[in-house]
Amino acid sequence: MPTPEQYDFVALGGGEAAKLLAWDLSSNHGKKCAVIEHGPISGACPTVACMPTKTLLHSAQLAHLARQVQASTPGAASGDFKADMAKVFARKQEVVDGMADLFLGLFAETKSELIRGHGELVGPKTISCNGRLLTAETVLINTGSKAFVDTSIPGLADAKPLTHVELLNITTLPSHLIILGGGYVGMEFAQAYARFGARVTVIERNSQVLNKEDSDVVTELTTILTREGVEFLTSTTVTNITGTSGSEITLTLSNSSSSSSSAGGPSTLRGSHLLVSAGRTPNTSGIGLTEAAGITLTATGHVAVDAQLRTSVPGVFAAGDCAGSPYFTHMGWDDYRVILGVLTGAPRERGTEGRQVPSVLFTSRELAHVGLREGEAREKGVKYRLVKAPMGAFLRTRALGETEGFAKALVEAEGERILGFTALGPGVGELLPVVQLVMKLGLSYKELVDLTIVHPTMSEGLVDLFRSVPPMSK
Ligand SMILES: Cc1cc2nc3c(=O)[nH]c(=O)nc-3n(C[C@H](O)[C@H](O)[C@H](O)COP(=O)(O)OP(=O)(O)OC[C@H]3O[C@@H](n4cnc5c(N)ncnc54)[C@H](O)[C@@H]3O)c2cc1C
Ligand SMILES: NC(=O)c1ccc[n+]([C@@H]2O[C@H](COP(=O)([O-])OP(=O)(O)OC[C@H]3O[C@@H](n4cnc5c(N)ncnc54)[C@H](O)[C@@H]3O)[C@@H](O)[C@H]2O)c1
Repeated sequence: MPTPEQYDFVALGGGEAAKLLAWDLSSNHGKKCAVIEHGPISGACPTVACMPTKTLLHSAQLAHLARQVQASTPGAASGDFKADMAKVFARKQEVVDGMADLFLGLFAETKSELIRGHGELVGPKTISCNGRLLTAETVLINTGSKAFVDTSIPGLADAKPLTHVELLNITTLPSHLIILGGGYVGMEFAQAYARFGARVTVIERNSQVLNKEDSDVVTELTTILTREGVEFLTSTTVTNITGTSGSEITLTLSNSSSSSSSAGGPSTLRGSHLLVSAGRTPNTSGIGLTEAAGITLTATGHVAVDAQLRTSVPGVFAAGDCAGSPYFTHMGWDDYRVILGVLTGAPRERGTEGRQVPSVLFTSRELAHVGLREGEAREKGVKYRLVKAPMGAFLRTRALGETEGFAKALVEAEGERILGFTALGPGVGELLPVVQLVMKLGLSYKELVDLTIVHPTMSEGLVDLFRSVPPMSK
């Protein structure tokens, strides 16, 4: 049995909060820190999630624009346009490798240790890795999540479906990509691969994809994607699968929609590749969490945490997907700040309760959201004033030739605070921070109306949108 090595901070899993805490605690607080990571770089976001998918979507956007130029400007381009998937893959890899260099540099610069290997808890605050034992005053569990593959679907496991990890590594174009699950992962890959020239079918068990979003938003977005060739089969479940992803695969489908001509009856769908994007499972089993460390898990398999991300064991925190924080990198980033606040009082001590959860689906058009959705407000009986404007009212979109989509906001019925904001349009993710700031400070929407914003930028559309908030009913 090796002698335990004593650290101030050790993270099991190199997710977002893990590396930020290690870098910050070592360089600004003189702590001895280590991060244990069994993947290629520290964290999913730079390797197999946010950064490579956004790189892929950008390449797909270029392919789309090249095709548009060919179609609309005879003579501006010639020949049959085809995406070169080997080059698309190479560019994605270049970005991933660049992120690795950046992170390795930060570990070196901050003198925090990145331990490459699989870690497991062997005691409440002791981790075993590569034949070493590490103990620390503060331990962080930041192991992330993995794609959920529902093995109760007959034939799914044998079909060797792709997850986002494998799909990001194939260098040829699938002839027909079938996507199981119309959530964030499914929608972004659907548009990217359709734009590269693949036939794409999305199967979603709910009556609409992106089930949490308002139906007007989903209708507009799916109309755009359908026009680009993506086929959506909603209210549809898979009852059997034969064949193997990568060669030929046949799915037996059942449709439960009363409006569909195939309602109730089975149908089959044949494709070349199958992507599973049907939700995620936290990486919390087989690493000694409950057995060796006595850490409590929730019914969903996440590490149980309080509002300051403390687990049931004193001195052990959990952050990110594995702790049930909303599955976004920026929420992992905020988890880092919450834990840093507890450990050092800087920037200030606070919890996760009531924090904003902004999101952007990076399809083109982007779908940006923060706060309350209209459907949610109705369900909860929250009274609101609604303002909605087409993207064409954001004059910049006219110059871009991208006027589809709209923005809408919910404002208090009997007050002036903004309750929620949603936009579907080009680059609308960049509109969120200014709206977030007004919401966070509890300011009146009229503060936005009062701004002078550069013309013609997307942001100036916010002034017009909020100018049109209907008056309070007397
Ligand atoms: C395809 C895709 C695209 C996405 N795009 C976006 C986006 O654009 N924007 C956004 O905000 N979010 C996006 N997300 C979500 C985002 O990637 C996750 O919410 C985020 O990465 C979670 O961070 P985390 O800190 O919880 O852990 P992770 O980043 O998942 O890191 C956990 C790390 O722990 C390691 N690990 C696990 N177990 C062990 C062990 N026992 N020993 C050693 N190491 C271990 C893993 O290898 C991993 O590197 C995307 C997700 C996917 C799947
Ligand atoms: N741009 C971003 O920020 C971004 C991008 C990708 C992923 N993410 C994060 O990762 C999370 C996980 O993404 P995801 O798309 O895997 O999950 P998800 O939970 O967003 O969507 C999964 C979808 O699959 C459907 N589904 C599940 N089982 C099914 C079945 N058997 N048949 C048909 N449909 C089925 C669900 O109804 C749901 O619509 C997201 O919720 C998001 O938080 C963020």
